[in-house]
Amino acid sequence: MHEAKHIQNTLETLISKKRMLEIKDLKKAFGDNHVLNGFNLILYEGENLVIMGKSGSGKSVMIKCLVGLMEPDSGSIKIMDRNLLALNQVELDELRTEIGFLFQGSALYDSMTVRENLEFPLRRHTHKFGNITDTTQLVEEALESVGLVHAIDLMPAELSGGMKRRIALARTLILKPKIILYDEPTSGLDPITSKEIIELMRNIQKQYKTSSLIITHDVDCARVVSERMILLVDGINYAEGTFEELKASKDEKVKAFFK
Ligand SMILES: Nc1ncnc2c1ncn2[C@@H]1O[C@H](COP(=O)(O)OP(=O)(O)OP(=O)(O)O)[C@@H](O)[C@H]1O
Repeated sequence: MHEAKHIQNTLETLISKKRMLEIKDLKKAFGDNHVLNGFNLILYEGENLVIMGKSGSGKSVMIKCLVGLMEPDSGSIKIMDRNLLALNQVELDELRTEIGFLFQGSALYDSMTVRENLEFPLRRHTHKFGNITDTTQLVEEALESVGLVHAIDLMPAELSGGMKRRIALARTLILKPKIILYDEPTSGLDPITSKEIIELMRNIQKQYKTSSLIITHDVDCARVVSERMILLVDGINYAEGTFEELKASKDEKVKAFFK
């Protein structure tokens, strides 16, 4: 057992909260490459949980298992008390509307305006929203939360990198997800734009009462957005705790993240 693991005082405040997502003993290997060796994670309601791991540590593999794009060798994944690996395609599609994704590649459709990009998920998920004839209010509300109502009629080519990421986030928010998965939300952005995105993530957590899993290399992002962090090392949840708790660790593998 590593010293930073199972930090008591953090857990005590979280233990009574609802579990939005739970990964137990997840294993995945590619031939001899044992990427996940029994990874565990609990995301509690309302929290921002940051996962840090160095390049190649298996963060993307974990996310792919989580969204049903990859099948783990063993282990279980529960999302809002539903066993992900036992769901059929229809059930999986329904569950996906409860989960928002902001991935590095979550590109906008270049041939559509911002408004059309935001309308797109509403039309795809009619089982959640029905056939909405007037989407304007929902589109404006989502754009408002990312501070970009004025961009409603622009084309993606007219947006900066930071604006595109905000619009991609608005497109996720329009479905009112309970859980948001962020994969490297600040990658490729300059420091000022990164800061704006980080602030926005905090605001969204408050406004939409979402629970978020955030994968990042960005120590600043982790410090500002996380209630709790998990360090993924050697395929396991090597260390868990608040940013300050982990930063104070004497464990060499933990210290390496904060250099
Ligand atoms: N489909 C696949 N087939 C074979 N090996 C794979 C496959 N997907 C991932 N891997 C291997 O799994 C390991 C973990 O990869 P993964 O992409 O999850 O890392 P990561 O932590 O997301 O890295 P980064 O921060 O660089 O994105 C790597 O060794 C990678 O080569």
